[in-house]
Amino acid sequence: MSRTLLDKLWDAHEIRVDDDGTSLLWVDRHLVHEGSHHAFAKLAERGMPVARPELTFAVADHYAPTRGREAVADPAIAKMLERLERNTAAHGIALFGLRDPRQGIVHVLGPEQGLTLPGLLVTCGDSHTSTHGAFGALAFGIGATQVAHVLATQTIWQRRPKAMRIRVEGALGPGVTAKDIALHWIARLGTSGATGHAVEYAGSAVRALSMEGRMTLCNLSIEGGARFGLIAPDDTTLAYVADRPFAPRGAEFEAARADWAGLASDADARFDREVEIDAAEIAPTVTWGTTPEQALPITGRIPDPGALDGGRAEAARAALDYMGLTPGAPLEEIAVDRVFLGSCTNARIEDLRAAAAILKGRHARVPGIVSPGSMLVRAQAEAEGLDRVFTDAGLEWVGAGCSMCVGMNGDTVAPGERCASSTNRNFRGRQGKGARTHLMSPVMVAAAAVTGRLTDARTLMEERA
Ligand SMILES: CC(C)[C@H](C(=O)O)[C@@H](O)C(=O)O
Ligand code: SF4
Repeated sequence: MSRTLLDKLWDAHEIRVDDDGTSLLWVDRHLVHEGSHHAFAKLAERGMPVARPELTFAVADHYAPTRGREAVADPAIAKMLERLERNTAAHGIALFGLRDPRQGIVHVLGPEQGLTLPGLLVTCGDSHTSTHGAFGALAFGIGATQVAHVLATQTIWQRRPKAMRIRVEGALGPGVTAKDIALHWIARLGTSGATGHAVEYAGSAVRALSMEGRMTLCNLSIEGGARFGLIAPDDTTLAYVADRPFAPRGAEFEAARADWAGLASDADARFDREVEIDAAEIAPTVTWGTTPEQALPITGRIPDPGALDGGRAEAARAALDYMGLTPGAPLEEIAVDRVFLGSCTNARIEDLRAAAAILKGRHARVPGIVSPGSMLVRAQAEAEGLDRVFTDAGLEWVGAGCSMCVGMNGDTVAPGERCASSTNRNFRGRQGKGARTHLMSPVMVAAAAVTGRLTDARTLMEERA
């Protein structure tokens, strides 16, 4: 029988199926961050060891200070970091800690280190674990109780999701990126548009994306309701994976490559749902509201809630009130107070290069910080001189971590301030109490920095050409 990529990955990891249809799955890689302390405490309560510490990898990211790392000033943050150190040391788990030159956001670091590989099952107590599906891995976020279960057993109970395919065909226009594909489909289908499904991304526009772009796309799957994003591995994937520190080498790599070749949906595989998108129709997209589905092409205007249907009208009214925006105003006229370039969505080397290309030789009208996704991305960017482009423009170049994406490390947007952000969530208060977030791609963040308002990056690109 023909199978989808999801079926193949699921079947390869299924140990048994319960009477209620839930599957027990083997976990190849378990990634943990500071939030894992609840799970470690559960283990301690019952005096249980970690079943497979060598398959567990820990990262300091959510609370990682982006400045002053030598001596962490905030005692609450220091405590979170120390807990992670203590728990991982007690169980013999490898830790990419604050002072490790490889430290970074878990969803940037995993792939970068070659911990994430095609065909593996990857879990992490974090909703954006869908990112790793870009490699053709079965990757999903789990809750605190499930983290304890994986630590104790290296397995996870999970219900098989339905299979959905989003095909993006054709070529993306200049200045249009993977982030725009994601915001576009979420705006079209809604934040629960893919609930209960694993989304496999396919089509020529997806094949043409770099691994960085594919990770951005899979990262945002969860914002459209899907806990799983998937892309079949191909030559782009192999080229990225080869020679990564934890990736197989030599004969083992060749054997793996042969296995990975089968990781694609069969030509006649049936999906529960199929969506087609024409790449040429996607514009640089920005959010205007407080959920990722409240997004529009930058050339648009703030919608009139009166013109929307019932539930959406009310949500739009509330969002515009919080965001301090008026219906009918052109998006390009919205002034921002600051910019943030960072997060597991868009802080990889390619993202920084794209933003730097806009900022080179220009000045930012508003303050902002650039936080690379990992310290290795940071080092690479510095080797390429990108840090100078950012600092010459007037932006602050800081260390790696979740930073202003969620503000847990103290990097926040002030109440009422408006931020152009390369992150994935624009919820109320996400970047700080009363903070107003507009989600967009790195090039669009750079363009907003240059003009001090939401800006179509394509106009700045044309000026250059
Ligand atoms: C804090 C963490 C568990 C959370 C998540 O699950 O995604 C965070 O990373 C986020 O992006 O909101
Ligand atoms: S960068 Fe943001 S979205 Fe990503 S894991 Fe950290 S807090 Fe979550």
